[in-house]
Amino acid sequence: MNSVIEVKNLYKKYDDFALRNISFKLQKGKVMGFIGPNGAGKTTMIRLMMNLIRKDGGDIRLFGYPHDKNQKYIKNRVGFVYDQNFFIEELSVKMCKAMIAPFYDEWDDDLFNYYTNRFELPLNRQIKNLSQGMKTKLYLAIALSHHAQLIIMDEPTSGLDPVFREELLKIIREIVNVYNVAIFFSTHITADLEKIADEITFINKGRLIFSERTEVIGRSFQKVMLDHAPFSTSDNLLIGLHKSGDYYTAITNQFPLVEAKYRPVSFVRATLEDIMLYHIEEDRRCLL
Ligand SMILES: Nc1ncnc2c1ncn2[C@@H]1O[C@H](COP(=O)(O)OP(=O)(O)OP(=O)(O)O)[C@@H](O)[C@H]1O
Repeated sequence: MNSVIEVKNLYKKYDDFALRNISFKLQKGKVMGFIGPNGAGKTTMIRLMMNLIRKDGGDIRLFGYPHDKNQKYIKNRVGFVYDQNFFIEELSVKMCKAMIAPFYDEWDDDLFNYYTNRFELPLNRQIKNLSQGMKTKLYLAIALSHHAQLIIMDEPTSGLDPVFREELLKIIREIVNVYNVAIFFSTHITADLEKIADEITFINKGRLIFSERTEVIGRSFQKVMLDHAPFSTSDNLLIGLHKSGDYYTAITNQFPLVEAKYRPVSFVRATLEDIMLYHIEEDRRCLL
């Protein structure tokens, strides 16, 4: 099956930061959560995909085409939901629509009316008077009205209250089910992703930690607690090992080996947040 997004060995260098060797794929009808702490390189990755900045190496393909060629084809099929405002603040929602619609070959006014109604977006309200949540809904209504097949969202839930976050996640799942679109969703709120993401791509300090199906990640990682300091950690079985109260805790994706070597070991299923935090801890420890 053709990938909607295919990123291979991507490289981008800034003075003090580099995205290195980033590779992942996203298929139609799937939601990918793109996670990493502040400064990991998430926005840089999204800007590269959207062709807003230039890569220094590697390959990005959208719908099978190099992302910086076939621009009209790609722009028609990609919807972008950003956490900052792209619109002229003085315009009303209706005026915004009138400006944007002609840029898309398959603009559908009936769908726009349906979604603005469904999302309770007041057509005559100026953009500057919309809440952050309403702006996010407007971006989504626009993406859906031009029949985007890929929706890229940069931190869409940051700055939203929990009730609206929940509603947005429901809308995302519905869009995927009804239109079979692919959604690429960057966030550092991992709890959101456990509910809706089919796949997770995790980066830290510009490096890919993993890109994997959520259910596989859920099955692979355990959080372990030892009541004694491990005699050696050179086997790399324990990720992010540190002392917490009376215990040493870490995560592992090789639990049978850890149990055989370090017993007695207690364990619980690692959440996505654990997996992210312990990998960050491991990176920090390796730098010491
Ligand atoms: N135009 C630029 N010039 C130089 N460095 C940059 C530029 N844009 C981003 N960076 C650096 O790249 C790194 C990654 O930034 P980026 O915004 O991609 O991270 P992020 O994962 O999106 O973080 P956050 O969650 O805080 O938004 C940071 O160290 C940032 O300072």
